[in-house]
Amino acid sequence: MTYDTIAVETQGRVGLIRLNRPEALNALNARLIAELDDALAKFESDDGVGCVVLTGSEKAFAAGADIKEMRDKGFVDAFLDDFIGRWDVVARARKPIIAAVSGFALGGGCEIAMMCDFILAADTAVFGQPEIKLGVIPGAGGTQRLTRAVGKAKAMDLILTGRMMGAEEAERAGLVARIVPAADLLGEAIKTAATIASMSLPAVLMAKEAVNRAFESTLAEGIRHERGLFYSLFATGDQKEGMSAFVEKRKPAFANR
Ligand SMILES: CC(C)=CC(=O)SCCNC(=O)CCNC(=O)[C@H](O)C(C)(C)COP(=O)(O)OP(=O)(O)OC[C@H]1O[C@@H](n2cnc3c(N)ncnc32)[C@H](O)[C@@H]1OP(=O)(O)O
Repeated sequence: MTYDTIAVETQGRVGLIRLNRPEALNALNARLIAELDDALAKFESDDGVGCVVLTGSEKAFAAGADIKEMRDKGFVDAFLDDFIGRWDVVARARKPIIAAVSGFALGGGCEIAMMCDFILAADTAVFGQPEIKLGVIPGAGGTQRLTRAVGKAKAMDLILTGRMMGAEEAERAGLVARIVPAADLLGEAIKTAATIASMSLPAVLMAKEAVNRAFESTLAEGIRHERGLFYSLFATGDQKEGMSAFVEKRKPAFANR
């Protein structure tokens, strides 16, 4: 597939996807989502990639679903086509994805960022779910993921008023893992992704799976799941390598097996 609306590259073991529709502030249209789906699927099946960074431009991570594309849809078109269902590709990825957010992350842009495993924000980042101003509500998980991230009070405030919040408020609220100066954002995201990609891939995938289970299960079930994954890692060579490297005071060389 040739990419018109995203740019894709690898840097070492890091897969980098840049949303690239500057004329529309990276508004998420069907073409962009299809390309994102394709690029993520390739990184998922590429043994040389251990972590992915998803980013936009300095001005916008993404200003939401493409309003011009959505405006004329009727209920039956939207329901039968289930166009938002295709966005789940980001949430379904097994490899970790870091959202590197600069500028606007609004509506579907905020929702895509929240589907990633964590958000690194530039000090210029602005988050919001302004769908209410368009006569609709968030449709790509915003009412659920934002509420889990920031709690009911702030989620209601943001979703019912459609107001935007800056990076500092987003970090205080727990939406954002870390804020970095805008000029350093991509470098820091790639460095963080490279660190993750240097770990044992089975351990990374299981860590991601275990953390995500915390949102879908009781504490007791989550802990049982974690324990099973933890013991299963003792079947990997990487567990022997990681622990031997510690004892022998050297850097581990993981084989991802
Ligand atoms: C996922 C689901 C279910 C829903 C959604 O995501 S609904 C969309 C939610 N997002 C929004 O409502 C944000 C819409 N955009 C804005 O409010 C503004 O563009 C802004 C505040 C992000 C930036 O304002 P600014 O004045 O700096 O820039 P503009 O002139 O407004 O935009 C530049 C250029 O981009 C087009 N644009 C921006 N956002 C979208 C969008 N979401 N869909 C389609 N096109 C978008 C904007 O129309 C303009 O292009 P033109 O000059 O050609 O009209």
